[in-house]
Amino acid sequence: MELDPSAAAAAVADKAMAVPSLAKALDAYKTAVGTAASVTAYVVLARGMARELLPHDLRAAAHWAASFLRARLETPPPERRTLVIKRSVANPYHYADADDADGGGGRRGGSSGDLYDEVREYLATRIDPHSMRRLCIGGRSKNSLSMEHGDSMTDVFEGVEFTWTSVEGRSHQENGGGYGSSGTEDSLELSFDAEHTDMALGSYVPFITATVEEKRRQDRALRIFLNEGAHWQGISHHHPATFDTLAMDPVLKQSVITDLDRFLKRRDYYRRIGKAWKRGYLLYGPPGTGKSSMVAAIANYLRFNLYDLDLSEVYSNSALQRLLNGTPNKCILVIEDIDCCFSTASRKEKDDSDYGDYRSGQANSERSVTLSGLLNFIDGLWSTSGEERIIIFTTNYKERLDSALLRPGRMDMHIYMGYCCYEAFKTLARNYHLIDDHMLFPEIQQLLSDVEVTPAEVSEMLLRSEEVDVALRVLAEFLREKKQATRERDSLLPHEDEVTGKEAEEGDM
Ligand SMILES: Nc1ncnc2c1ncn2[C@@H]1O[C@H](COP(=O)(O)OP(=O)(O)OP(=O)(O)O)[C@@H](O)[C@H]1O
Repeated sequence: MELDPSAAAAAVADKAMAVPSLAKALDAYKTAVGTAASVTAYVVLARGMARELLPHDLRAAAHWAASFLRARLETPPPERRTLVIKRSVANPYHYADADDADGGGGRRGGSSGDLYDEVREYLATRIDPHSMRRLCIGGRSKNSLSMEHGDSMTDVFEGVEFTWTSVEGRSHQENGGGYGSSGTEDSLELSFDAEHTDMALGSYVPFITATVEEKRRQDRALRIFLNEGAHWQGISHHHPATFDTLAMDPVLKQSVITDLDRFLKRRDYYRRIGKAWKRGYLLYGPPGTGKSSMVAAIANYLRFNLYDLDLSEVYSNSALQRLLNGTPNKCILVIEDIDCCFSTASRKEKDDSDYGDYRSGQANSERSVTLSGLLNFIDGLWSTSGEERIIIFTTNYKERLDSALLRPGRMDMHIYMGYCCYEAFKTLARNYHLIDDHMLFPEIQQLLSDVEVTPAEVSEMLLRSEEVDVALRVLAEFLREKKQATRERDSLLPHEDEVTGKEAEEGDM
């Protein structure tokens, strides 16, 4: 092996340089250790001298001055406030029932239950199970989570931290410790920086109650109340109609939804302009076009109970007044077939008659409930004594309605529920057969533009078979026959020119 002389020389030179740099580092280390030792020695010496030389009072003053300076320089922890929300001892195991909240017949709206229950319910939706050491499960709703006594959790509202602590109260026995009800004064404590006191009381706590009220409303089973004499009788309301299942012109449907949304948000607006917070809808159109389905869809959308007023059961204005006073806030008052309500004839008789001398505003001589009485109650007493109410009138014959009812401003929105258009048919096809397209759709679209058929009729055809091909064929055949029948009927009618000619002849005579 041959050695490279230049490489060997470089290695020797490197070694020679490395030795002095190691020595230098050792020197620097020694110096540093020496300095540190000297500083420590000086500090010890100085403290010893100070203790020896300075009098005790002077040392105490120096110590106080140092602490004062430190306290001044450090920012103090913010002042805290605590709000204690106690469980009501009178009914310690009461959890507000969903049906309590303005659901009962005749009770005014508003939330029930105490604040403790509402906060617990709210916190159950905010609790992060992963961040809690221990958790409770159960209570009003089987799956609801809550804190163990002694535990805390933090909720952030508008960027501010609010800390909740569950505190176990002392045991409490009523009726002298006998068999009376017992409970504990458990509480939930809300702590926050004192500067946020106004926000806690003015915004955060009201936000919690509003959130819980809204959730209870959404969870609540709806009820429909029917009048018996001057009282309401409620039963469960399970009508499946929603705006999704409602077959109608999509633009009109959206405008109804938008109107409802706007109405719900306008509490302050109605207060400012001094108008009652109520909204009136008139639904009109031929039978089977979905007026009742629309009422149910509105109730399901708003989660408002329905009060279906049958005026044929109301025999006096005072009974009417009692019934209207018995409706709570957040409800829908429905009067179906309003055109029939103030007629002496029954609906059947009226439909069969030529309607000659019918006066919809005319009071039945045997009954004292009048249209004007009803409108006065709704406009006056009913609207000023409650909030967030909807009134819906339905009719198959808008043209027969009293002008007092059609006057601008009386009913806020007139909604025409018409014959089945193609868009409405597509909604029904989706509802019943989960389809958005089919080879028969173009023909059905054409037929629907030629004939007048109600959504109820189309629904019936679509339900004839569970097989989509069969159902659509049945519908197409039904529409073809209807078109043919319409054509034949039209051909039997006298032509417009013939009518005009005949009138002219009669005029000449
Ligand atoms: N627009 C629609 N959307 C969805 N289904 C409808 C519609 N119209 C009618 N139907 C179906 O037909 C049935 C009867 O309709 P609904 O009672 O809502 O009509 P209506 O206009 O109130 O009739 P009436 O004037 O005779 O009371 C409903 O249960 C529903 O199955």
